Amino acid sequence: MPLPQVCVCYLVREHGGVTQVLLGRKKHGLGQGYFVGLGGKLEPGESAVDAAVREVFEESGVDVAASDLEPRGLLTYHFPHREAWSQESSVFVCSTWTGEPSGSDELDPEWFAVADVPFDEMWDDARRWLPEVLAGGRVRRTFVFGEDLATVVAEPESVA
Ligand SMILES: CNc1ncnc2c1ncn2[C@@H]1O[C@H](COP(=O)(O)OP(=O)(O)OP(=O)(O)O)[C@@H](O)[C@H]1O
Repeated sequence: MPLPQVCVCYLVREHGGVTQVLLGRKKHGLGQGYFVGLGGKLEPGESAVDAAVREVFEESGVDVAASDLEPRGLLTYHFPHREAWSQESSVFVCSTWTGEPSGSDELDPEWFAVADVPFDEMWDDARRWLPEVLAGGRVRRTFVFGEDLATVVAEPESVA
């Protein structure tokens, strides 16, 4: 069975000589309370790019063009103790948009300097790959979460 597909998009800007990324504390659902990028589930038949455009708008009110989304890779999350949480996330970065980010039912977005990303209040995997993505890189990683549903316990090369 293919894993459910989700997407995440990090809006980045230069502000006062500092590179910043837009994050928000998730108000409900999977990962409630964690700081996350904008994103969510792909709808049936929807591409990851189209889902990212839609989710960015739904969650922050900002308009991004599909052509301005930079594909930065794919992350696979396995939860052997809660299979329903296993999913695969397409990662995008975007530095061009229209409008000012504002709050939504999903999260209230805040800008963080890339040097001050609150990894202690994010999913455990984020510290392992997000710095690379924010530095301009691409990622293809797989993370296995433990019984506590919060801690990365393995990072295999690939999981069938
Ligand atoms: C396990 N380690 C993880 N580390 C970092 N980020 C994680 C994550 N697991 C899920 N994510 C992100 O969470 C969003 C999907 O969440 P999910 O609840 O499935 O969808 P969400 O309810 O937000 O969207 P809809 O309400 O369907 O639009 C999506 O951006 C995805 O990249």
